[in-house]
Parts: sequence; C-alpha cells; structure tokens
Amino acid sequence: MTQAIPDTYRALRVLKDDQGVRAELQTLPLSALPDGDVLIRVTHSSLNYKDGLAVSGRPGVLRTHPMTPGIDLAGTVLEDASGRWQPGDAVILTGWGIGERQDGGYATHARARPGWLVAQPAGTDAHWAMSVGTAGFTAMLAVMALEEHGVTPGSGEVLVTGAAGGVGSTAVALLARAGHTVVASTGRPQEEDYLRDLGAARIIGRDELPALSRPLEKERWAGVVDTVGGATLAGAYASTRTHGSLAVCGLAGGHDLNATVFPLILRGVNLLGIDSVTCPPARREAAWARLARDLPATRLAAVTQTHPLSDVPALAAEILAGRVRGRTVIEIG
Ligand SMILES: C=CC(=O)SCCNC(=O)CCNC(=O)[C@H](O)C(C)(C)COP(=O)(O)OP(=O)(O)OC[C@H]1O[C@@H](n2cnc3c(N)ncnc32)[C@H](O)[C@@H]1OP(=O)(O)O
Repeated sequence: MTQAIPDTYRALRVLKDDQGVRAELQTLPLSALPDGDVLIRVTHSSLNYKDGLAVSGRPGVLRTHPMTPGIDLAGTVLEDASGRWQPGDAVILTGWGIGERQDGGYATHARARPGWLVAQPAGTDAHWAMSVGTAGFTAMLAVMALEEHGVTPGSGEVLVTGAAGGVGSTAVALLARAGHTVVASTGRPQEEDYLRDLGAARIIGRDELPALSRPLEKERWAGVVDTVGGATLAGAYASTRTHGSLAVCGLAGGHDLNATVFPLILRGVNLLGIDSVTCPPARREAAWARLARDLPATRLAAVTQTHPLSDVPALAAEILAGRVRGRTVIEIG
C-alpha cells in the first residue's frame, strides 16, 4: 500500500552554538531534507561507534551542523524521481557519508541518491537489516576480502580484534559460520561466554596480543579482522603467517601503524583495506545476499538489543565507554 508523504518529519539533530554541541529531537518541514531523488520512510537505524562520537559532539564525524546523525538506515521508498525504485520497495542504506556529510538515519524520513540503496534481501526485514547494519556489512566485506586472498577454513587460526563490539561480533559469527577457527581478542573478558556462543574457538585478552617489538614475530594468524588499529594491528601484522591476510577496518585503538615492509616482502602477507562507506554497488549487493544467507535473524537475536530513538543520546555515551555489546537497533517511531 502506498504511504502518504507528510509535510513534516521528526529527527534527532546535533546542533552547535555558543553553548556547545547538543543533540535534540526536532520536528522539521520535509523541505529541510537534503537533495536526493529517493524519499524514504525510515523505520530502523542502528548505533555504531561513529554514531556515538557524532551524537556526543566529539569531533571528526559530523562535517557540518546542524546534522541528523545515523550512519545507516532501513525503510520503505515513498517516491523516487529517477524511477529506479518503486513506492513500497524495502531498502537499506549504509555509508556514502550519511550521518557524516549528509543527514542520516536518526529521523522518520530521509532522502538519498538511487544508486546508494540496496534492496532488502528476500525473506528479511528492516529490523534484521539494522541488526546487521554498517558494522555487520563491514565485517562481511572483511571476511570476503580474506577469502578472496586465500584464507580458507583449515588454513589456521583467524584473529578478530575488538571482538565483542559490533563489527567484531559479526565477524566472529561470520567466520565461525564459514568454518574458520576463530580467536577472539577482547578488552572485555567477561564476554567469554557470549563470544563462544558466537563461535569463537578461543578468547584472548586484549593485552595478550603482543605489541610489535620486532619487524617479524612468530607466525600465528592465517587471517586477521582488525577493528582496533594502532599497536594491536602492528603486532597482528608482524605475527601473520606466510601468505596470510589482514582485513583492516577500524581504528578503535588508534590510527597509527608503526610497522615495516618485512611481512609484505618476506612472508607475502596481504594488508587489505576495508572501506564500507564507498563500497561499490555490486559488491554491496553480494555482501548483503551473503549476510541474508549466513546471518539470519535467529542467529543475530543474541547479539542484538533494540531501543527507541529517544534512547540514542544515552546509548551514545555507553558505546564510547565500551559498555555496548554486539549490535543495537534503533526503532524510529
Ligand atoms: C561500524 C563500523 C563502521 O563505522 S565502518 C565505517 C567506515 N570505517 C570507518 O569509519 C573506520 C572508523 N570506524 C571505526 O573505527 C569503528 O568505530 C570500528 C570499526 C572500530 C568499530 O565500530 P563498532 O560499532 O563495532 O564499535 P564498538 O564500540 O561496538 O566496538 C569497538 C571494539 O574495539 C574495542 N576498543 C575500543 N577502544 C580500544 C582500544 N583503545 N584498544 C583496543 N580495543 C579498543 C572495544 O572495546 C570493542 O571491542 P572489545 O571486544 O569490547 O574490546
């Protein structure tokens, strides 16, 4: 059934003035939405670490103010001036700068370019899409990159850093589902049972990973999904086995990479960059199809909590404090 197009919409806006940065719920005219041929009725978004930074007013994510944060969304098309999408189509949008450069998912309505959207895979719904969200999509791209570079089940242990977080949890589940032996590194040892339930074979504390001391460390990992960066990545890179691969997708622990070329030229190690924001459309569709196959809603239920939009400011502080486990779906009223 075609839904009516309203005159106004509700959004969580991050404002900046001489009193500082703050987030508040506002009602705005629909004309306040940014340009974009497709108008979407947003039903779900999610909470990622970057959203935590944006909503809390930390620098580096929002490029301008005021802005609606939310780096991903799922919902239904209301109209598309380009004709590519039909009213009623269920769509997913992650990346492309939403919630950073352009208004994002923490609103009842959004506008986007037709080419940014992915159709919701058959048999899934918007809640599932956002329980995967940017974090799960990024994890899927990382796992695909490892596989394309020769990391196969049986090749050896695959390390996931930041394993209890959103990207890490989904990476553990996807790798275990594909038959890999997963070693989960976490700063939250109390999450051992949770990580084992996701399929981790072994859990190690964040401080058990050797920081880089020599250009080449003992060979340990057939593959690595790294969300931490910094010294953790440098140590994992120096400990990756000959012809092993690292998929690098985050900087939770720092953006430096203090390393040498030796793992590249003496062990043929592949250092692979993952950027889910600008991922091309065909690869997006392939990743979402695989997510629908390998991470059904039943599998994600244990990883996911659901909250209303009004909870986002409090949740933002929680995710920055490292107290949010797995994935958080935001229901847009
Ligand atoms: C959500 C994914 C994206 O945003 S991808 C978009 C494009 N990529 C980027 O923008 C790169 C920058 N983004 C990031 O770095 C992300 O924030 C992320 C990929 C690192 C993680 O996002 P996520 O939503 O999964 O964050 P969580 O808060 O759920 O989990 C973070 C994980 O890292 C641990 N951690 C935090 N600080 C440190 C530290 N100083 N050293 C080591 N580890 C750290 C944190 O505790 C979580 O893991 P845990 O198992 O609890 O240790």
